[in-house]
Amino acid sequence: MFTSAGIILAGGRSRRMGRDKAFLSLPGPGERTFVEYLTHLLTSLCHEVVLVVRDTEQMARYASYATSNIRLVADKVADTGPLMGLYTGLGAIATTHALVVAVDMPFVQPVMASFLLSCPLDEAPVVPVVKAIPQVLLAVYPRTLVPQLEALLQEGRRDLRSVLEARHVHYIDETHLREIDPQLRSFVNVNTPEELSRLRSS
Ligand SMILES: Nc1nc2c(ncn2[C@@H]2O[C@H](COP(=O)(O)OP(=O)(O)OP(=O)(O)O)[C@@H](O)[C@H]2O)c(=O)[nH]1
Repeated sequence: MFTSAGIILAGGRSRRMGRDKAFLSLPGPGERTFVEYLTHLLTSLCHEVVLVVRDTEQMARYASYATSNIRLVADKVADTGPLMGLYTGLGAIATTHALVVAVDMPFVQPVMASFLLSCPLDEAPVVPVVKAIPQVLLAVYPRTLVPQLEALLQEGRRDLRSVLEARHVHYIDETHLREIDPQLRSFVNVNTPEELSRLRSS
């Protein structure tokens, strides 16, 4: 199980939310912030965890999360989007693959993370598909993607979906995902104060 790394992408500006989404929390037993929940989850399943922020200023705010098995790294170039976060994260790991999670996904289920990490590891990303949309922010990527990511970044691309364009990908279909997480809560992400209030009252 501990053959892969975990990468948490936390370098966004949270403009729609108005404050850093990593430090939001939802009611529940032992209420934890999103970043606390995800670091805890990934350290229980992964060989190492890399938390990718955008710059040294943000890094200072996350300093307390760095431990012996959680490393904080800053994007090679700040404000260049999630693609730069993936590039930086994959460049920092010692393992061949990483489960990548966005910091604004507070319901990633341990069974879903374990399932994705147990998929056969080769040169192809493992990408769940929900409502016909590839879930690139909760997926497994091989470290061998780094040169392709570099080329995409040089073209000015910022979006993770661009990775899927010229690459063999193992897509996991929704029926299969529902067997693991029937309501697909793992793929919920939170972007706005309205979405957060809805989740808080549900
Ligand atoms: N490391 C890194 N992560 C990023 C970057 N941009 C976005 N992310 C992360 O990627 C995930 C998805 O980001 P978005 O929701 O599209 O953007 P956001 O900046 O978080 O939010 P908005 O400003 O409201 O669009 C989140 O976990 C972000 O923290 C970046 O430049 N670097």
